[in-house]
Amino acid sequence: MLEARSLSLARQSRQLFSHISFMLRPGQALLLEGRNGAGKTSMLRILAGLARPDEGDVYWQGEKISNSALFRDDLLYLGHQPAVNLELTPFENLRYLSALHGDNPQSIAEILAAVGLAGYEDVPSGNLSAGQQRRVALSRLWLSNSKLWILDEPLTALDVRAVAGLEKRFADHVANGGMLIVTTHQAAILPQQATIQLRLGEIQQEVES
Ligand SMILES: Nc1ncnc2c1ncn2[C@@H]1O[C@H](COP(=O)(O)OP(=O)(O)OP(=O)(O)O)[C@@H](O)[C@H]1O
Repeated sequence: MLEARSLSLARQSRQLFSHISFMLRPGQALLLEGRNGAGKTSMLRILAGLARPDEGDVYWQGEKISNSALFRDDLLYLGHQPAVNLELTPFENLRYLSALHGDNPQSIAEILAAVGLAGYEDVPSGNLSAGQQRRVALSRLWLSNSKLWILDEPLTALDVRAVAGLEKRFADHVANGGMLIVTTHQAAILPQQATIQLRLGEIQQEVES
């Protein structure tokens, strides 16, 4: 279980969020919503242990994530920019990631086909379109057995077909007891019954100095 306890963060004299608490259990998804600049990426980075809040803490299986070796193994974080080595082909990118993630029942060719990159396996990733590069990055979701996925705007640049593939992947992950935290403006792709919503930025005040 992931638990956020009383998270607060100010940036550039603005209180982005104050005393946000929630629990995310196995088989649940969290949809993080809010307008541009509301603090969604900042919140995701805190939940992933990449940044510290001004107040509060995040716990994984009852332990602070900063102290939890388990958390690093259980987490898959995909940030705003697709983390793809542009000098490597999709096949080479996946071979590298596959070595990091360990055993996988699916072959690299199968995963590339699943994300719609059949026929592009050997093209340098720098020569792929933005949506194709995003597909390479998202193929980690097929490689990984991580329990918790934290994804920042994963649908950027994806076409309808790729979005449908991701929707199915999300549903399978959650149905298998995985957890998912995602920012997206397309809420409909999350499994509705299993999704809780958190909206940031409704009230933002100037921080008193
Ligand atoms: N490292 C930083 N230093 C200073 N200000 C920052 C930093 N990171 C974010 N901010 C500010 O915090 C606010 C929230 O940024 P954040 O990226 O979390 O918003 P967001 O909700 O993800 O926005 P978007 O929908 O546009 O991606 C913005 O005003 C941004 O300028």
